[in-house]
This record gives sequence, structure tokens and C-alpha cells, in this order.
Amino acid sequence: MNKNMIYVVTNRNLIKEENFYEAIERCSQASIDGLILREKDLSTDELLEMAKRVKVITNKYHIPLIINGNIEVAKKINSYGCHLSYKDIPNNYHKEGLKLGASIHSVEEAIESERLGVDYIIAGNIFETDCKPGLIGKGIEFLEEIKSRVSIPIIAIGGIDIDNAKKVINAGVNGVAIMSSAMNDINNRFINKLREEVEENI
Ligand SMILES: Cc1ncc(COP(=O)(O)OP(=O)(O)O)c(N)n1
Ligand SMILES: Cc1nc(C(=O)O)sc1CCOP(=O)(O)O
Ligand SMILES: [Mg+2]
Repeated sequence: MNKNMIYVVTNRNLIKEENFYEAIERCSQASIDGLILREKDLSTDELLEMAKRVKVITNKYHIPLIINGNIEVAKKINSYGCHLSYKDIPNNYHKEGLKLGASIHSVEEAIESERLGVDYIIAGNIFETDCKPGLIGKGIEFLEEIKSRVSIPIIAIGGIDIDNAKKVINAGVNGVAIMSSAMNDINNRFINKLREEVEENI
């Protein structure tokens, strides 16, 4: 990874002005480095159908597609990667070419994820966010501590905004992931501004 990454995490329930596939297309046109299809309430069959349609769009814009929470679907559609909750990381996992990501919420989970062969981690929640009501932000120090303990790429999530993105990147992480602001970013203004912020970090 040689630039700071921006990952968009989907949540179709947050989209207000577009339909889901319009939002996927719009995000894919922006300067993003990956799209995580995270629609946790769908059955495997429903997710598979959605993932096939989403992959047509992300492929068109050469955006890596990562399937959240379902290795079977990720393998079936031959996605770039699969992203799992920490507790779901398998002990013996045949990646079959998939990148494996994991969500972590403690330094110990970060260390153990690396030991289990995870390719990158998403660490959160860094700041307070309406998407995780009641969970206080773990802050920049959390990222700095993880950075000092693991070598795999670290992506920060949770309340990432234009005003705090630079501070997050300066903690030494490899990128940021955003959900609500991307789902509602009708003209990709937020994503474009975020790109400027995460690239101007020195
Ligand atoms: C301590 C703690 N627990 C859970 C979360 C958020 O978890 P969630 O995003 O719902 O689950 P994953 O998909 O990331 O496994 C949190 N921020 N902090
Ligand atoms: C999906 C997700 N996972 C988190 C975690 O801490 O694991 S925080 C989060 C939501 C991030 O939404 P927003 O960018 O709108 O704050
Ligand atoms: Mg999460």
C-alpha cells in the first residue's frame, strides 16, 4: 500500500436520495480504494444476488469489492476480499486468493488477527458515531498503540470526518473507512474532500 486508503462501507438503510445501486455506482466513481458490501441482515442467497450486481458496477470502475461477513459469497463471486468480525476469523482458512480483513476493537484483537493470517484490520470505533450509539470513541492513541504492535495495514473507522482525517492518518495508519457520510454523499463531495485531507498528511 503506497497511498492512504479510503474504504466505503455500505449500509443501504442509510441511503436517502438514491437507490442502493445508484449509490454504489456513485461511490465507485469517486476516488476510493475499496468498497465493503456490508448488509448484515441479508440471507446468503440475498447477499449473493446483491453482490453479483454490485460487482458488475465496481468492476466497471476497477474498485476492489470486499464482501462483509460471508466467505461463501466472497468465494462464489470471486471478490477481491472478505471482511469478517474478529470473532469469526477461522483458525484454518484457505483464502483461495481472497484478501482477508478483520474488524478489531482492542489491541489484543489486532495482534491476534495478524497471528491468524489476516491481511489488514479495520480498527474502531475511533470517534463517536451515530452508527454505533453508546460506544465512546477509542481515539487516536488506540491507533498509535495498534500501529506499534502490528505490521499489517490498519484502516481506521468510526466517526471519520473531514476535520479529523488528517490526525488519523498522522497516527501512522494506512487509511480510513467511512459509512454514513458516503451513503449520503450525493455528489461525492465528502469523499473528494476526504481524499484531499488524507493525501495532505505530512
Ligand atoms: C467494543 C466494540 N464492539 C463492537 C463495535 C462495533 O462492532 P460492529 O461494527 O457492529 O461489528 P463488526 O462488523 O465490526 O465486527 C465497536 N465499535 N466496539
Ligand atoms: C461499520 C462500523 N464498524 C465500526 C467498528 O468500530 O467496528 S464503526 C462502523 C460505522 C462507521 O460509520 P461512520 O463512518 O458513519 O461513522
Ligand atoms: Mg465494525
